[in-house]
Amino acid sequence: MFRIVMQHLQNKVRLSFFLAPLIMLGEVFCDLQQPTLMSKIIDQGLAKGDLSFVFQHALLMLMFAVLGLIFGGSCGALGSFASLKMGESLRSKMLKIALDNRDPNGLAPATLITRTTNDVTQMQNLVMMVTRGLVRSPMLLFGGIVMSIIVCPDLAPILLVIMPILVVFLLIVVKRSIPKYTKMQKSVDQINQVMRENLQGAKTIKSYVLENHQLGQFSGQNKELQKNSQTAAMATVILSPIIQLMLNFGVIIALGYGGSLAISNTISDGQIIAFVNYMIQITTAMIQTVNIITAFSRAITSSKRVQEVLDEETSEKLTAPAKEEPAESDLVFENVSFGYQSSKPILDDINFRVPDGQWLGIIGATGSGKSSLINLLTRQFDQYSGKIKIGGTDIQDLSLKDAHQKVAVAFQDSLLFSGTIQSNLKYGNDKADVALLDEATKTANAYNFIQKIPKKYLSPVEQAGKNFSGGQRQRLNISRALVSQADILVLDDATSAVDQTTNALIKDNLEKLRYDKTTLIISQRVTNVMDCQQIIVLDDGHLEACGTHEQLLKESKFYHDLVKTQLGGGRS
Ligand SMILES: Nc1ncnc2c1ncn2[C@@H]1O[C@H](COP(=O)(O)OP(=O)(O)OP(=O)(O)O)[C@@H](O)[C@H]1O
Repeated sequence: MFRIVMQHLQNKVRLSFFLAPLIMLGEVFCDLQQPTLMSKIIDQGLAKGDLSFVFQHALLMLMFAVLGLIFGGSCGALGSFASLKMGESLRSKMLKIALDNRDPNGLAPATLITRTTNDVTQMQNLVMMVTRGLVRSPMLLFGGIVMSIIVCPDLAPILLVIMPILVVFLLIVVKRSIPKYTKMQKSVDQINQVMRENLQGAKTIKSYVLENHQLGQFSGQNKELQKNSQTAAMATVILSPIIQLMLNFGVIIALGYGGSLAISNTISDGQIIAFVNYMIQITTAMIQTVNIITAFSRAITSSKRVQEVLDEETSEKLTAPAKEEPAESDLVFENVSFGYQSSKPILDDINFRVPDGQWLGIIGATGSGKSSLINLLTRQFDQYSGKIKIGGTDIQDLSLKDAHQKVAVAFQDSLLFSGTIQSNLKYGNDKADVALLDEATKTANAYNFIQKIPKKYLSPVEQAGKNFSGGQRQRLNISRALVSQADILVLDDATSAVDQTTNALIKDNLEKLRYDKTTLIISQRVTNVMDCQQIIVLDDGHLEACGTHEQLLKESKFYHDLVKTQLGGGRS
């Protein structure tokens, strides 16, 4: 945990983190002066009727109070600065890892959200508490004990009995509380997961009139969270009252025993009052220590969960020697095999070559592995065997940036982001000018509907593009892929939601624009792939056949049947 915190406290922030506790020493020093000054006022001022002594020492008390306030305020400001900056840096790092993470068995989005929000907040709370309390509480505790022994050694044995009992008690409670906080954080994950699914699937839930069912399920998860939170809180809630009770016993004994010593003139009234005051300071410091220990328990749990996200960074092939982006765009799959789970192969020994500038059609039954093929080409996942080469270079030897710049993909369900049409279109090429936007949107048959919207390219796009129809979203996606001007274009079922006529128009436009550029078309429609120079047929992860439309009609039963079903006796 300490390592994660330190890695995310840089320069000025790290200075603030270490400076704050030092400043806090000043506040502790000021606080510890108060009971001694009070004792002096009683024993040497009031008892002897020396008003000027009383006045001078009251002024000293005031001065230490003001100084304590200044030290405390400065420490608080530096602590919250360090805590906020640490949180910001850690969240950015985790988001980057989550975006880069292409491990198929990686953490689910719901738990990533809880870890970047809730768990980082726990660690921030700890940083805040450490800067203020980690020095203050032990120092006040230690200082209080030392001062009370100095001021009134006769009553010191009371503390020597109480303190060891309390420390053992504290350790037992903290040890028991850590697994309970882990369980609580897991419940928060589950709530996030259910919430996310419900929000994403709101339309489906409504259409099946399942609102009450979903609410019931959500309420069940909430009850689980409530139960786990209560168990975790109960594990530590016992600490404060026990500490209060033990130290109140101490005060009673101090007053009773101290009173009898005062009668026999062994100790003075001022000494008893100072001792009792130090005991109150010790109580406060103990309770603060308990709060810090509770925050520690929670932060230890959270830091382990944060570390699991940070560990995912190692799954990225960072050490690969980056080669120059190849000029050529011929594409080769050599003995490629892949499975999302190692036990279940999805692609099995795939081999094909697309010469530079040619078009490849990919066709196959649903679930046959077409999109998985593209996931590998776009380096969503690197854990495959065999080689994928572009222009003779293994794509794993390219930097991720170069690999992504070389290949643009329009998926069936690519997301639009909230912003404007223009900001979405320029997502992969922020230097694109209006002429390029026009060319791309005309090719994807999106130009006309964009021009009909009052603000045209500057029209707003709501979250996930929900203010556009499915077909419009797909046309904007294709436009976005074209605007990026990547050498290789992949359309993965990218026109599945547009009507036949529009689909044919887009196909014609693309053929004109990219007739000599490497283009991969995945589609369930034979008409979309039949003119490609080469078509591959996937069957349950195997490359069943490869060739031109005419060759496949003879060689692939699947293709032959598909053509028959979709085109009847048409083009053969
Ligand atoms: N992220 C994933 N994790 C685990 N399994 C996955 C994942 N994505 C796809 N699969 C599985 O891989 C197999 C191939 O899926 P893929 O999406 O590549 O098929 P597809 O041919 O593109 O299908 P469709 O035409 O329906 O889009 C399916 O069995 C699917 O369940």
